Amino acid sequence: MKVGLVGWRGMVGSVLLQRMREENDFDGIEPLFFTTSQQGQPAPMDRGVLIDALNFEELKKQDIIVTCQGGGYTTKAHAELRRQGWDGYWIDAASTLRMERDSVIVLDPVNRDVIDAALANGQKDFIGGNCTVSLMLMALGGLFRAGLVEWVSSMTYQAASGAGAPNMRELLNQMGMLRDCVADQLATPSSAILDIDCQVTATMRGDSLPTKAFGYPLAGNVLPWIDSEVEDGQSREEWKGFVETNKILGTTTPIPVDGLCVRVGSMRCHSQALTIKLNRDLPIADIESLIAHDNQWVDLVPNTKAESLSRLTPAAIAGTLTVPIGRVRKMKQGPEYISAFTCGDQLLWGAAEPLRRMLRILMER
Ligand SMILES: NC(=O)C1=CN([C@@H]2O[C@H](COP(=O)(O)OP(=O)(O)OC[C@H]3O[C@@H](n4cnc5c(N)ncnc54)[C@H](OP(=O)(O)O)[C@@H]3O)[C@@H](O)[C@H]2O)C=CC1
Ligand SMILES: N[C@@H](CC(=O)OP(=O)(O)O)C(=O)O
Repeated sequence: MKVGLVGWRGMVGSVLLQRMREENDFDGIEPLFFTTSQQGQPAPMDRGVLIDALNFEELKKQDIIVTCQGGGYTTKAHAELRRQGWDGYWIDAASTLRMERDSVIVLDPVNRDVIDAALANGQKDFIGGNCTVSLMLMALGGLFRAGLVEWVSSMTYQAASGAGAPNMRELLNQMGMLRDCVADQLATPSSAILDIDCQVTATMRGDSLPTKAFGYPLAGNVLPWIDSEVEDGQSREEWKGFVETNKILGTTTPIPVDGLCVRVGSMRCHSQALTIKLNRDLPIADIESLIAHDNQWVDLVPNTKAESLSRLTPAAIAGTLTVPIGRVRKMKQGPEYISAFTCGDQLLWGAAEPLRRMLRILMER
C-alpha cells in the first residue's frame, strides 16, 4: 500500500511517526514523505527525498494520504485531489473536513461500528476528532455505549500543546521569567510573600513577558477562551464538544454536550471536570464498572485523595496512552447526577493515535 505522509515533522506528525515506529506500522506500507517547505531534502528512514506536498501527480499515486499539516493544507490539497479524480483514502488531523457529510470522525475504540459502516459505504475521508472530545469519549465511552447519558457538561483545563509548539515554549519562558523576577526574594526565607506576589503580578501585567503566541500570560494565569467566537457566546472549541461528540457516536437524537473550555499552564495533557446527567439512577459500582471495562486504555481511579493526586494528573500520564478517570461520585443535585474528572495526552489519543489506528484498519482490510 502506498502511503503519502504530509506534516510528519510537526508536533502531531512527530508523535504519529514515533507511534508508527513503535507499532511497526511501516512494515506493511510503502511510505512517501511530503513537505511544504523542504522539497529535495532527505526524507526520514532513507526513503529518498522529500516531495512537494502540492505535487498532485505524486499525491495521486498514493492509496492513502495521511496529513498532520493543518487546515490550510487540507483546504488546498483535498478538494483539488478529489476534483482530479483521486479516490484514495484521506486521513487527516485538521478540523477542516470533520463536519462534512461524507467524512467520518475516527476514534475506533469508541466508534468502530461507525467507521466500518462508512468503509462498507465507500466513504474515503477519515478525520481525527478534536482532542478534548476524543479524550472525553475515551474516558466516558462505557456510559455512552450503555445509552445512559442524558447530557454532559464538560469544564476543560487544556494544555499549551493544543495551541502549538511555539505556545509550549512560550509557556516555559513565561514560567522562567516569573520565577526570575523574584529570585532574590525567594532566596531570602524572611522576605514577605505579599511583596513577591505583587512583583509577580506586576510582571504578568507588564510588557516584559513573551506573549507572541498566546497574546496573554498563561504562566500563573488561566485563559477562559479557546479558538474563535462562534454563536450564542460559545467558543469554537466549546461548539465542537456538541457537534463532534454526536457525529463520532452517530447519534440519531443528539446528546447535549456543553461547557467552558479553558487554557491552563500544563504542557500536553488536557483535563476535564465533568458533570454527567444519567437517564436513570444506577448504583455507583455499576457506573464505575461500565466506565472501567469499556476499553483497555481507560483507568478508573478510586475516588480517594491519594489515588486522585498520584494517578489523575497531567504529570502522571503525559506521554502515555492511559486515560485515567476518577472523582466519580453522585452529586448533591440528585442520584442521576455524576461528577468525574479525566485527563489524557492530547498529542496521543487527542491527535496522532486515532490516525495511525485508522491507517491500520485500512491496512488490515
Ligand atoms: N497541536 C494539536 O494539539 C493538534 C493539532 N491538530 C491538527 O494538526 C495540525 C498540525 O498541528 P501541529 O503538529 O501542532 O503543527 P506544527 O506547527 O508543529 O507543524 C505543522 C507543519 O509546520 C512545518 N514546520 C515549519 N517549521 C517547523 C519546525 N521548526 N519544526 C517542525 N515543523 C515545522 C512543517 O511542515 P513542512 O515540513 O511542510 O515545512 C510541519 O508539518 C494542526 O494544524 C491541526 O489541524 C489536531 C489535533 C491536535
Ligand atoms: N483546539 C485544540 C487543539 C486542536 O488542534 O483542536 P482541533 O484539532 O479541533 O483544531 C486546543 O487548542 O487545545
